[in-house]
Amino acid sequence: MASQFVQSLIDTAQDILAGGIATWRTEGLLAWPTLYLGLALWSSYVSSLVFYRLVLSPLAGIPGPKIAAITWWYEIYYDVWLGGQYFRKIDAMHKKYGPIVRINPDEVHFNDPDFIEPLFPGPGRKTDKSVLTGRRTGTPNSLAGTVDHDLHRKRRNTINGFFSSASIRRLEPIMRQEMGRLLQRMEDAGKEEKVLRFHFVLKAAACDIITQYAFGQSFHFLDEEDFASPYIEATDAFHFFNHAMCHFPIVGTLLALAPDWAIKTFIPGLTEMWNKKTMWIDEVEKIRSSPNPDRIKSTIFEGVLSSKLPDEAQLVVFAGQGTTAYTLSAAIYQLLANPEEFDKVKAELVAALPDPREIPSYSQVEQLRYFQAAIQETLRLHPGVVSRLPRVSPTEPIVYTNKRNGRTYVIPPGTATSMTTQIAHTNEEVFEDPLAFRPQRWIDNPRLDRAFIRFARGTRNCIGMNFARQELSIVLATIVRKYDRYRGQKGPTLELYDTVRERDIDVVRDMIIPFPAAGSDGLRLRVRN
Ligand code: HEM
Repeated sequence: MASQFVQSLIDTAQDILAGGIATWRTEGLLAWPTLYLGLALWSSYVSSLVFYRLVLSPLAGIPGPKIAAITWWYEIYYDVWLGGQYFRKIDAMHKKYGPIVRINPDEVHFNDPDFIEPLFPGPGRKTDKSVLTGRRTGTPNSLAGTVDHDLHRKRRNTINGFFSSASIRRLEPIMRQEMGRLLQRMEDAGKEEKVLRFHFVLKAAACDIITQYAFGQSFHFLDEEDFASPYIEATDAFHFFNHAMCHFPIVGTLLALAPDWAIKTFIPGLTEMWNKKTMWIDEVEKIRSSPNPDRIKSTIFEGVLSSKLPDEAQLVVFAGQGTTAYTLSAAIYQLLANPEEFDKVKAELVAALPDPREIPSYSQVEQLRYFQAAIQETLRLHPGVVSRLPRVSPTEPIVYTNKRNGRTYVIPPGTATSMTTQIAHTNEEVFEDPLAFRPQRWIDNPRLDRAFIRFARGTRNCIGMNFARQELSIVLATIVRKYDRYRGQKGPTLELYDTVRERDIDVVRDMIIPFPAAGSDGLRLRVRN
């Protein structure tokens, strides 16, 4: 019976083949048999791939939705089509499947504070970056995009000194100058009790600070009437390409190769950013070819190769502007929305800085306990980088034991493993009432730090960490020292204007840096003198 069935299958296949060959002979290759053959080959390829990914792959036993294990299109749907929504889906996966989940065919994501160290190791173990990071940021030739561990170490060493504590001392006079300008602009707005879109104000300040520090020349955005909002909107628009560049490399290649006129004609939203990009690369080339060795020593690009310059320059400007400005917006919002917290921070600043117009040095505010706890709590809830942080162990397997059920998983070398700050920082097992803004939790329990990855960890952590801490502290202290929260009284005050946390402050979209809801105006403040 069975052999008859097999024989009839073979006969049918032979008939189809004979019919196909006859058709090809009479009608040529552009005929129905070619289409059928193509479909047959394609479906056997797809079914073998599905079988491999679900059954044979070394990641097959890792919990997670089958659809995510089968195809990248699941992630693409959430990140490219819905616009930066996969981080929420990953959070939901952890709630359903536990601390280890397979989030796409080739990547495993963790939500376990005890597994941070093994995932982000120090120099004792090699750590490659996933190729996707460089593609996603649009800067594959930058430090952050460098895949290979050894190459990364070499490149990082060339600019390490520039971000060292000693070098960061150069930041203070820059901060003083820029804060003077910021206070002046706020005072001007206060004369007419204007509402400022503070998102732009803080980004303008952050851009001026980082460009002065890195290029030796500020953009002077704080001097512009509209706080250079067209440029800032253009950099925001660039972030909308992040996920598409990651999944469809052709998008990044086209953006990188397109002549300026094409960008300006077809994607006018990017024009302002492209103008500045050309300008800063020209400037840095001028500095590098300067006969005065001190000029180059005062810029970040002393050790950077010309060919890598555009990417490195873009990375530093982007990393230095979007991250700190976002965290600062969130800090000001949280303090104004939580009057008791504002009053505690203010009292501490008043005691430490007698003159309300004083622009503090870092050493004056570095040790203020409650003030620093408020910054820490803001970095927890609003960390500045929301995109997941993939790492690849090139030679050693990653071994993970799930404490809940005792199961051990061996992830082979070469696999991307990742964590996401936003998810780690709102883990209910570590942070009680995780969405509440409570600086006191850091004072009550400094051990919470073990679950904190706001600047990542290990060899690939944030090189601008000291810079960011200093900038966050000085800007926030300067503003809160001078301005009080508005309660109907006279004197310099700030009042939230139509700002809703869920819409305007919380991360709603992951564009590497956090983005609020579409159409949001971000933090808006009414300023009074
Ligand atoms: C609130 C402020 C900031 C936060 C939360 C933050 C966070 C991070 C994180 C999580 C990474 C690792 C990214 C990855 O794994 O792909 C990173 C890398 C990096 N950050 Fe920051 N950052 C901040 C401010 C800054 C500033 C102000 C600068 C420059 C002045 C900077 C420069 C960089 C650079 C160059 C890298 C790449 C380092 C490498 O790959 O070796 N960051 N940052």
